[in-house]
Amino acid sequence: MNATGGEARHEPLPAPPSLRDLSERGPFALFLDFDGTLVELAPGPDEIVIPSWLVESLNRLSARLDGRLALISGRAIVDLEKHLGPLALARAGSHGADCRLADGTVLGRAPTALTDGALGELAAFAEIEGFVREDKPHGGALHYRHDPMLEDKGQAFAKAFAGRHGLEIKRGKCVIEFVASGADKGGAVSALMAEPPFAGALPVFVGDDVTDEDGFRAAGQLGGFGVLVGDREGSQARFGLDGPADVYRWLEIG
Ligand SMILES: O=P(O)(O)OC[C@H]1O[C@H](O[C@H]2O[C@H](CO)[C@@H](O)[C@H](O)[C@H]2O)[C@H](O)[C@@H](O)[C@@H]1O
Repeated sequence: MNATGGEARHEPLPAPPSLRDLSERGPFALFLDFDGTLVELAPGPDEIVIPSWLVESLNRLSARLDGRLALISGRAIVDLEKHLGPLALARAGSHGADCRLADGTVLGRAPTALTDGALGELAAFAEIEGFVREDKPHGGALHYRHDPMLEDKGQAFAKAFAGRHGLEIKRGKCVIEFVASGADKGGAVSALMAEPPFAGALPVFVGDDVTDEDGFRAAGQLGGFGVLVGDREGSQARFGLDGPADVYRWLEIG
């Protein structure tokens, strides 16, 4: 609330420079979040609708950038590939825990899975309390888009559960996730930017969710910037786009 009792408002972020303007300044690299950025949010993780042209367009855009395009998702890479088919793009899944170059070379340490004990506890809590559980090879998620009132209960559980199992909590849109501590999307940007063909380029991170703020920060620290999709007060992004359709227009795909 502001001083007059109304909702606090903030100025919308300006649109990012066009790809053409960016390329005139020198080589740039694109780091693209998936859900809410490249595809519209859907009621559940497997209900997303992928435009038929998306993968081919991303491949062409990557070629135009000499390979300097990466998908950076909270989803596991295997889940991205379930929806998109085998990927020939640089990619990071599981919130940065699993980072790979376009040819599949793994960067950093191999990601760890939740223990059977942790998975069992998560499954039992989800079933009893009515969360939709998403099992991931390197984590787990509790979804409550169908019942936003579950958020407080989920948060209380998450704190204790993450503490017991030494996990990190990742907050997202109607989701609470757990991954091994130390991974975030900023780390994935830094790891990729240390490697060819990304090294020396200006990094641009495009994303819609709280976990994308780590990507915005890393891009900024490396001389680039973030582009927020949608709206969030206090974002570290320098520019903004409205939603996936606006992202497609800006990327000149579709
Ligand atoms: O980093 P992202 O690529 O944006 O992935 C973040 C999470 O996205 C998925 O959940 C979100 O999208 C679902 C489908 O639209 C939606 O139902 C859910 O409410 C959103 O939180 C995915 O299921 C998670 O694993 C990702 O971490």
